[in-house]
Amino acid sequence: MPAATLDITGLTAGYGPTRVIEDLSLSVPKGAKLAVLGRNGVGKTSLFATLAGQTRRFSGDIKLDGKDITALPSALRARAGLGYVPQTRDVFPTLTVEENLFVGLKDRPKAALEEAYNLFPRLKERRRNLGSQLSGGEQQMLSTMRSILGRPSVLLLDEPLEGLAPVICEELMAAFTQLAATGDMTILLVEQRIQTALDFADRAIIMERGRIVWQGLPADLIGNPALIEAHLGLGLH
Ligand SMILES: Nc1ncnc2c1ncn2[C@@H]1O[C@H](COP(=O)(O)OP(=O)(O)OP(=O)(O)O)[C@@H](O)[C@H]1O
Repeated sequence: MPAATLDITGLTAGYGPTRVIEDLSLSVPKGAKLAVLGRNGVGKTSLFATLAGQTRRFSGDIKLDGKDITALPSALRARAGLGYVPQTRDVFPTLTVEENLFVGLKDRPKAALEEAYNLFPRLKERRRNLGSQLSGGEQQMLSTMRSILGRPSVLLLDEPLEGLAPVICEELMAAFTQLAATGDMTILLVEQRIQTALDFADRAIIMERGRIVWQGLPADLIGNPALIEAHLGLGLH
């Protein structure tokens, strides 16, 4: 599946009676790399979970390449091209690496696993290890790869670097950059390390209390420390 545009219009969503995404609209062009920034608790994860169909939606719609996916349950959104790699790292602990990847393969031939191994050779070395025996970084690679095997046209990466050693972070970011360079995916990245996110991205949004309060180019943000201080509360890091 080639990269798709993502269009969100007037999205309001939350949990039970609580609304945490408020009338949010956003257009992400085909093949873009979007950094989703914001302080803790502003709704970044909830936005991704809403796109993936895992929260309560009150109003608004979501389109992939113009096709309305709002009414689809999670599994069908994935089939329509939405790949979601949650912050929790979705790894089956009692399955081996290869068995975990089989789940992501769905009806694709087994040979497609080589794609996974090319991007993350470390996973090939560990293919007979159980999910529970992997390091945090390896679990992140596996979780990401499972999603990518489904060939999503839009990929949502929620804090993939959280808690990982710098050398593993670099390895992961290099893999994401390589993926983006294929032009086959539109990528949305939530990342607390602003500089890392902006080095990767070609556009950025800042969220506050469930809304987008700024959007623009990474260079505009890097060149504006007052803006970073006002919305993110920290300098570049
Ligand atoms: N499952 C849930 N049930 C109820 N409220 C939730 C749930 N998950 C998140 N929230 C609330 O929704 C709001 C947004 O949280 P969310 O995790 O989306 O923010 P975030 O920007 O991703 O934060 P962080 O950077 O800390 O991951 C918070 O007030 C949070 O307490």
